Formats: sequence, C-alpha cells, structure tokens
Amino acid sequence: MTAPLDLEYIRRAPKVLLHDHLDGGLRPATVAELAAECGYTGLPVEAPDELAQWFREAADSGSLELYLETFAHTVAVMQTPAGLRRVARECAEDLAHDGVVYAEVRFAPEQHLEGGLSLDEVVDHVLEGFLEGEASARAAGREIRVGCLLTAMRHAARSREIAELAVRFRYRGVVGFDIAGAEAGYPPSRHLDAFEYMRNCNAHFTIHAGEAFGLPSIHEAIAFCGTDRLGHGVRITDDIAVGADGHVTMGLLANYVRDKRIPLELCPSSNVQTGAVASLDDHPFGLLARLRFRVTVNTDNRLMSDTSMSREMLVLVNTFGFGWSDLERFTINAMKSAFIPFDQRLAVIDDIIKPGFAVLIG
Ligand SMILES: O=c1[nH]cnc2c1ncn2[C@@H]1O[C@H](CO)[C@@H](O)[C@H]1O
Ligand SMILES: [Zn+2]
Repeated sequence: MTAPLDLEYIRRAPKVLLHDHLDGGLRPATVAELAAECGYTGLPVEAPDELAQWFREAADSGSLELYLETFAHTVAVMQTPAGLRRVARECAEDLAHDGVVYAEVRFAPEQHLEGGLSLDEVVDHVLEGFLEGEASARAAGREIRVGCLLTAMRHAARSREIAELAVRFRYRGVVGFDIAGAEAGYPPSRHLDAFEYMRNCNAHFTIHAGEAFGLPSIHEAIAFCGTDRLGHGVRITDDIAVGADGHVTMGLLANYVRDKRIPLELCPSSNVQTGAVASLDDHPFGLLARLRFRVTVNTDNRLMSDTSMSREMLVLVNTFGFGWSDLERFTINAMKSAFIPFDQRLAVIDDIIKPGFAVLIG
C-alpha cells in the first residue's frame, strides 16, 4: 500500500541534501546558549522561541542583502573550537533525525577567524563535529554521511586561498568548493583564479548563481568558470518562455543547462524570502521538473526559513502535486550530482534510496 504523502512519512524517506549552510542551520536554543557562553551581547532577542521567530521574520526581507544580514548573529557564536564543533555535530544530528542520508553542508571558513583560529583549525573543528554527529546519529539508529563544502565570500578576495584549503582537506571530509554572498555586483568571473585552480586539481565546485541576479551570472558560472552545479539557478527561467497555450520556448542557455544535465540546487522557501521568486505558487520548480531539468530539493538555511528537508519536500508536494516517484526522482537527481566518487553515489542510490522509497511507494 502507498504511504500517505504527509510530513511524517516524508521524514521516513531517505533524502539527499546538497545545499545547506552550516551557519544558517543552528538550533535557536544553541544560538542563545553559545551567545551566553562566548559573551556575545548582540542578539536581538534571547529566548529560543523568540529567536526562531526573529530569524524567520528578519530573513523574510525580499532582498538577498537584508536576508544575509541575519548571519551576523550565527557567525558571531561560531568563533571558538567548542562552538564550531557543537554546531556541526547538531547539524549532522538534525539532518539525520529528519531522514537525510547524505548531505553536503557548506560554510565560509574566513568568517570564523575572530577568535584567533587559523583557517585549517576552523575546518578541523567543523569536520570533527560532523564526525561526532554522524556517530551519535548512528547510535540513535540513523545513518548519515556528511560531506563538507568550503565557501568563499564573493565580496572578499580570499577565494583562491579557500579553494586551496578545500583541496588540502579533500581526503578528510571536504568534497568541494563554492562561492556565496551578495550576487549583484560580484560576478563569478571575479573568482576565476579559484575555479581554475579547482579544475586543475580535478576537484568539484558549485557556484551560487541565478538567485539575486539573472542569466549573465549563470552564463559566467558555466561558460567562464566551469561550475559542476548551480546554487539556486532559479533565474534560468528568464531564458524560458511559456506561451498562453502552454507551448514552451527555451533559449540557448536554458537548453545547455538541460542538455548537460547541470544540477539545479533549488531552495523553495529561501527563494521566496530573498525575493528571487514572488511566492511558492510562482516558484519555477514545477516547470523545471516538468521540463526534466536536473532539479534537486534543498533547504539553504533551515534556521532562517524555519524549515527542514522534509518540509521543503512537503511544500513542493502541496504546491505542485508531486507524488512519491517524483520525490524519489529528485532524490536520485541529487545523489547523482553529489561530489563524492561515482561508485559511492551509486551505492547510496541502489542500497539506500531505491529500497527506502520502495517501502513507501508500496
Ligand atoms: O542563499 C544564499 N545566497 C547567497 N549567500 C548565502 C545564501 N545563504 C547563505 N549565504 C551566505 O553564505 C555564507 C556561508 O555559509 C553565509 O554566512 C551567508 O553569508
Ligand atoms: Zn545558499
């Protein structure tokens, strides 16, 4: 018998998450406790439930720049070894508890140096925290593997250094590289040097592109930088026209993205909060899925959007009428697009995802 498509059963499905920011996923109580521990007095409110509400409302800004301002508070409490480890451990635990079996979690090491740690030390503590979280999830009967992506901030000038850091840690849990931050005014090609270095090392990367800025950003990310995946990429719809009769016309760039199976890391709730799309009903996820782009479902920032991987899936089910086989397809899309070796991706698909969905589909 087919399982009901509700939150409880979606949480049981084996899920894959490619786009989740470590500093956007703290538990509200952890923000409050770490602030007290490290003497950070800048929090707007202190009770965990008020903090949860504050983050959601402040992030609900309609602009990426304002949305990003909320990260000042989470980054502020992630400056010590204990803080970094705890946040990473809880991240792995929370994702596992939600039924995520493979995740790539990203953060920007350059934002965690205020307590005097080196870039290498910051990465060490976060990776240690992920391992602890994987172990405690396993003890609770949940298997998860967390890979780490190192992000460089696009307004800064450390991307080459962060790319080198990612390669230095490639055998210790870092699986790729990314750039994030305000998009308008900071095109991907500004960081060409970092991407060329990654390519020269046969290493993987994704680029936040096509979120707050449109087609030129996506084009640069692909044609100049050679990105493996697109962080968001929702604005690819600027190159897709749907006529009144439903006839679809796609431009060269949209065709290229689809032909090359370039994965789109779509983040429905986040896209509404930053104003990349007007509402969930207007989100192009449904159109892009129907046109068979390689779409994946992601959380972006669980704290700012008060969401989880299961909730993002439920939102899509409710908005577009997707069924279990669609959710399985999006999950397999994500696993195919992960930055771990091919044989390992295949093993997750064959041994975990397909059997897990088979039980639900009945
Ligand atoms: O959706 C997004 N678009 C662009 N940048 C983002 C987004 N979410 C988070 N960050 C930025 O990435 C940094 C490292 O994790 C965060 O501190 C935030 O500034
Ligand atoms: Zn993001």
